[in-house]
Amino acid sequence: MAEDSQNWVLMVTAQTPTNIAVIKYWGKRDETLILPVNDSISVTLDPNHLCTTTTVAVSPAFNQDRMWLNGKEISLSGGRFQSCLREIRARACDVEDTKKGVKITKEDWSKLHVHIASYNNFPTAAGLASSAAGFACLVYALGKLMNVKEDNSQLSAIARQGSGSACRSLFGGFVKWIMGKEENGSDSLAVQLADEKHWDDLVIVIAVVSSRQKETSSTSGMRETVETSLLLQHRAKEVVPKRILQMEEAIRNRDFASFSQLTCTDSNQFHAVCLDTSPPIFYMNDTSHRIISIVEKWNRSEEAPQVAYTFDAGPNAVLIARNRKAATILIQKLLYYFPPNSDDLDSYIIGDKSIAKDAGINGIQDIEALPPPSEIKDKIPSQKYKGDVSYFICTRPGRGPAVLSDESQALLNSENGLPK
Ligand SMILES: Nc1ncnc2c1ncn2[C@@H]1O[C@H](COP(=O)(O)OP(=O)(O)OP(=O)(O)O)[C@@H](O)[C@H]1O
Ligand SMILES: C[C@@](O)(CCOP(=O)(O)OP(=O)(O)O)CC(=O)O
Repeated sequence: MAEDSQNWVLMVTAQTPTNIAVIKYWGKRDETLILPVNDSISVTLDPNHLCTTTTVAVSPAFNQDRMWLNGKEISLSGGRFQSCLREIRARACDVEDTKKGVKITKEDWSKLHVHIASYNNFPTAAGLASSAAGFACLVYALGKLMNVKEDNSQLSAIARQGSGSACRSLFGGFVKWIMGKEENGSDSLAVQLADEKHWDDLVIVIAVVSSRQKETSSTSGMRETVETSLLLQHRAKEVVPKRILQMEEAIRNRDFASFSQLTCTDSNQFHAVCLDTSPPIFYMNDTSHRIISIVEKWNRSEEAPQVAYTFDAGPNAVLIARNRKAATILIQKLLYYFPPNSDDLDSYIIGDKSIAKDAGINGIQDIEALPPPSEIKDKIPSQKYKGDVSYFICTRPGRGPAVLSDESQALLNSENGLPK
């Protein structure tokens, strides 16, 4: 370590995407190491719209590890944070910054403390996988700071110990979390199936149905399912292994019909498994069910499916459209049924707003003028559900983690390592 001064601060800032599972992870065989009962597959979401930014800093002036999440200091004493910090420190290597005259040896890292500041550009703990982007970013940023030589798959096995789904956020595009067989979890890690350019027709629309914190966390929900659901055992042993192979093939061949069928069926089975838990867990609500029914009716009225739906541990719908044209029709249908509560369209459709523009939606009057979806024409007049969706996020499959080299994006002050 540089002997002459205690004043230096070394920092790294990284940005990491969130991901949505199309074959779900639900159930652990080891709670501490976070080892799942089945493989899962996800699509990484574009970090331009949903991401975590994390700055990590080290300085001899720091006297304890500290973390700030969305501007508020949080405790790092929890087992999951401690596992990630321990595992990443164990892999730290020599670091030299000649400009600052700083040399940190491998051994120094066990004595040095870190400061971490993280910001999610979307609601935390609301079923939008903040823990996935968050733990992936923490591990990735610390790995860069500590000059860890492990590849992203090996880093994913550390992020997994923060939150299972986090391991899949170490890659862009389409990602598989291999459950592994080893008791120590060393082979339970994520691999990239295809990058985001492989299938760039897909457009993703998230209907944020409620951004309130949920009643049953994923962690406790899946524990109760493992303890009580026989359906989960059938799912993990008989259903998912075959589905994983089919999903890999669908992704490889960009076969939307198969991708969509597998995605919807797997989401529905995950929620069936929640219902099979004792006491039953309800993550979807009436609005979620309405969205499923809108998509199912539309898909059935077309020759081929246009949109896939999937729901995590909450009521928000993640809708994957086969292409931009399908996405513009989808947004028209959604806005027809779920018009905004206020005139503020700008905050009702966020992310890639160009999809709404392509759908001819430039103002509230355009929503009011939308005709009823053709598949319900001549049937009972359809009801509208104003205000039941909080907002929509339009996005697409996106890239994996990246280091942000522009210091203005750092969340910690480079002089004292405290939040800006
Ligand atoms: N940026 C972050 N950095 C580190 N940890 C984070 C970050 N964001 C969230 N977390 C951790 O994840 C927890 C929230 O996870 P939780 O599973 O409850 O919600 P979620 O991930 O938003 O929803 P879900 O996993 O059901 O999609 C937070 O309490 C915090 O411990
Ligand atoms: C429904 C899911 O989103 C469950 C995610 O669970 P978490 O990864 O949040 O759970 P822990 O490992 O206990 O932190 C499905 C999925 O992402 O595969």
